Amino acid sequence: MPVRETEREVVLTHPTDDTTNVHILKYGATVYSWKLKSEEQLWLSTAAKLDGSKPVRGGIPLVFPVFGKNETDEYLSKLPQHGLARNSTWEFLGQTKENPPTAQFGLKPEISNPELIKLWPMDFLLILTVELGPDYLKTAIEVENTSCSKELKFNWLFHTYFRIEDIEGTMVSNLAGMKVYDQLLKESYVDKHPVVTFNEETDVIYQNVSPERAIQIVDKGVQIHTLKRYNLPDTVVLESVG
Ligand SMILES: O=P(O)(O)OC[C@H]1O[C@@H](O)[C@H](O)[C@@H](O)[C@@H]1O
Repeated sequence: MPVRETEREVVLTHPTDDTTNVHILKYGATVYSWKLKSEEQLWLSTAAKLDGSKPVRGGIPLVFPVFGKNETDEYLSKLPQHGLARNSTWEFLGQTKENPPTAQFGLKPEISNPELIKLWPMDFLLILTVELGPDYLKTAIEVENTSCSKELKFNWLFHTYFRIEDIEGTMVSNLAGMKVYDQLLKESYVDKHPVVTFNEETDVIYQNVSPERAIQIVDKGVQIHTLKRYNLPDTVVLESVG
């Protein structure tokens, strides 16, 4: 069965290989596990909670309508870090394709976290699509402003945490020469390094990375992921442990 729904989650399994699957928690529509031939690809903190008591630490948290904390906008500034999508229970809209198995989830104000939507009273519709390929995972978001009169200001981010056993031998390539904002140093510079390595705590945003640049994650000389993006110009590189 390629798509299985339980009260808590939706599981997509690839029809040609049942060791390739993805688990999506309805809370936050958070992809918290993606296995390729039984190998887990995503990091999940040992302290992660999957019971809806707090946003999942790990997997692919969905960041909307604000990335980090907003200090200036009248409404966005009232929301907690990374907004309200990851703290709301999404509706499972169903399976849209058999192969590759594809499922959709929706979020609108009526079902959003009641405490948080009070702080950001906007009209919107989010449709998340998750497609499980035999050797890839594709996630896509549609954001619709359902108000006839109000502007909708928002950030969107797939805050993906990849699983890496030993970060010391890991590099991220194809970001050389890009403008970067360092969230820890609170400063901008052009990254002159040929590759990104992880010798110290890292939390940076590469700005306006063209969609033609496929970003690669190389682990001990082996290319383990190629990231392709469409209409998502900024790329966050951060290291997380624990
Ligand atoms: O701890 P949170 O709210 O899940 O956020 C995870 C990380 O998100 C990043 O985008 C922030 O720059 C980090 O500072 C933060 O640690």
